[in-house]
This record gives sequence, structure tokens and C-alpha cells, in this order.
Amino acid sequence: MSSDLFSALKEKVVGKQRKIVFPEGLDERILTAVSRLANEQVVTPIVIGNEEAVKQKASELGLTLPNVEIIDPHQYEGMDELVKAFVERRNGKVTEEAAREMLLDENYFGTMLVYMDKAHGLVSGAAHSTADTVRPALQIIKTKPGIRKTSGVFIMVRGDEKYVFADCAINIAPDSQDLAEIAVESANTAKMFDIEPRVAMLSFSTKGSAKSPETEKVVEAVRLAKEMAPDLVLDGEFQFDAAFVPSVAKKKAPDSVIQGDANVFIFPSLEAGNIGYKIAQRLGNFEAVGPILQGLNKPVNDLSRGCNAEDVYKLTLITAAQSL
Ligand SMILES: CC(C)(COP(=O)(O)OP(=O)(O)OC[C@H]1O[C@@H](n2cnc3c(N)ncnc32)[C@H](O)[C@@H]1OP(=O)(O)O)[C@@H](O)C(=O)NCCC(=O)NCCS
Ligand SMILES: CC(=O)OP(=O)(O)O
Repeated sequence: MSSDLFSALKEKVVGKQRKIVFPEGLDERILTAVSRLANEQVVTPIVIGNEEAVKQKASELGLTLPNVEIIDPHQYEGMDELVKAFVERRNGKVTEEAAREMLLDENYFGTMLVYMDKAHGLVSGAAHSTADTVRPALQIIKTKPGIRKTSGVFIMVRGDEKYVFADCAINIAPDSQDLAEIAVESANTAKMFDIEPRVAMLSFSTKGSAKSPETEKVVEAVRLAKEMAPDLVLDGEFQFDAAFVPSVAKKKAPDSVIQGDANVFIFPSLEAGNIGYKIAQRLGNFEAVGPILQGLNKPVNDLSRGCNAEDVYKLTLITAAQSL
């Protein structure tokens, strides 16, 4: 199923001339994926880095880089244009001098290429923390109209099973409104992967079995999400077993629309979401694709530093598909 999922995405993006920026030009996993993407003509990669160093690294790895653009921010002819646009976008928060310095950072530089429509999307994070990868996007690309917060989902794939986990990447302490928005956005993201969303809002309590500020936060999020998207199949608060195991659902939540058949799981905090996805990945042998950032004006996606070249390849397919 995993390969079907990505073959379908590949079919969608081939021939669409999507330019995708890779700020981490010297990372082996990135270069391996870039070489494959370029040779298969899936996207046109733009690698950020010193041209000689990138080519040297590729040759050491035995990789070819046909039709790959390599841009060194230190040599970039359009830097003045980028600096001007960055200062304007930050609207009083950055001086021209600071902007010039910040744009030598590969993530800021790459994000500006996307903002300026010189590329369609960006994939980074193999060598940078999530905070350093996404901060430029939050500041420059910003959220779509009507969306307050960006969040990060993983598509968890194992054989025929596909699930969406969120937020595993961005919002450390989401409030009820944030959780409701994350739920609705994650349901939309699920559809991109042919998952008909059935959303469970997770907690350590099922339908009032415990009461605390943490459980009440999720109860309120359920109410808000139902208000925001009345047609969405969504319920909570659920413990994971009540959301996932039909026999447990029968006992703990017999009247719920979700009967152990949820496929989109919304975690109550980043602690729970990030730990949860890594446990499913490392103990449950799920492939974890993401985090896919949702709610941004243009696609910028983060990788886990524990990723491999296959993860980079797949996240690039997703990024290119998001840009269509
Ligand atoms: C995402 C994160 C880096 C943002 O924190 P920060 O850089 O301190 O953000 P700030 O509060 O300074 O905000 C910076 C900008 O981003 C915006 N922003 C912050 N969080 C946002 C969100 N969730 N969605 C949209 N915009 C956001 C702010 O509005 C601000 O915009 P402005 O400068 O134009 O006013 C931070 O929340 C974080 O570290 N999250 C955890 C990341 C992580 O380690 N995840 C685990 C591994 S995946
Ligand atoms: C998504 C994530 O947890 O990223 P990292 O492993 O790089 O911190």
C-alpha cells in the first residue's frame, strides 16, 4: 500500500515541472534523494550550497545530478531583491543589515525562493532541528487565510494500514481552539492520501471517565471541531484503545460515531504526539512519513533528523503534490 500511495503521488507530479528547494546540500541522504528525483525527472531540485562542494560530495557518493540547480547564497545575483522582499515581509521586525545576514542561512534563503515564486516548495530538516527548519516558513510564508496555526502531521503506513497522526511537530501546548483546527486540517490532509477521515480526539480519558483541565481541554476541542466542520466524522475524548479497538469502543464509548475505526488521531499535546508517532514507528514498525506541515500558504516540509534517503524522496513527492 505504501508503494501504491507514493506511485499515485508520483504520477500526479511527474511532468508538472515542480521546483523543490533542498537547503541541506551536503547531507548524504538529501543528495541521494535529489539524484534519484532528478534522474527520474520527478521534480527539478534546487540544492542550496557551494557548487564545488556539492558536486564534490555527489561524486564521492557516486551520484549524478542531471538538471539540478545549485545555488550558493554567497554568490546569488538576486540577493538585493531577496533582501528587499524579506524586509518588507517582516514589516519592521528586521533591518536591511540583519536581513542580509539572515539570508545567508540556507533555510531562510531557501524559504525566500519559495516565497518569491522561484520554487514551488522546500524540504529540509535532515540536519536541522524542526524549530530552525520551520521558523523561516512561519515568519515568511505564513498561514493561509482563515488558519491560525500551522501544524505537522505524519502519515503512518504499515502494509495496508494508513493513519494520520497530528500534531507531532509544531504546537507545544495547543489549546482547545488549536486542537479543533488541527483536527479539521488533518482531516483535509488525510483526503490527499485517499483516507476517508474518521477523527479521534485523544486523551487519557474516554467520554468523561476522568476529569481534569487536560481532559476538559479535549472535550471543548471536540465541541469546537464539530461546530467548525459539522459533516466531519469526529468524536472524543478517547483513550487510544477506545478509538482504535472495536471491542473496547463497545465498552467505553458505545454511543459514539467512532467504533474503534478511527484513522485520524489528534494528540492533546506535542509531548504526546511526538512520542506517540516515534513509538509506532520504532516499536510498531510503521513507516512515518512527515512531518507534513499543513495550513501554510505554500508547501515547506520538515524531515526528522533520523530520516533516510527514502523518507526524503517521499516527502518531496508530497511537497510537490501539495504545490499543485
Ligand atoms: C515552531 C516554533 C519553532 C515556533 O517558535 P518560535 O520560533 O519561538 O516562534 P515565535 O513565537 O518567536 O514566533 C515566530 C513567528 O512564527 C509564528 N508562529 C509561531 N508558531 C506558529 C504556528 N504554530 N503557526 C503559525 N505561525 C506560528 C509567530 O506568529 C511569529 O510570527 P511573526 O514573527 O511574523 O509575528 C516552536 O513552537 C517550537 O519550537 N515548536 C516545537 C518544535 C519541535 O521541536 N518539535 C519536535 C520535533 S518535530
Ligand atoms: C519530527 C521530529 O521529531 O523531528 P526530529 O527527530 O528531527 O526532532
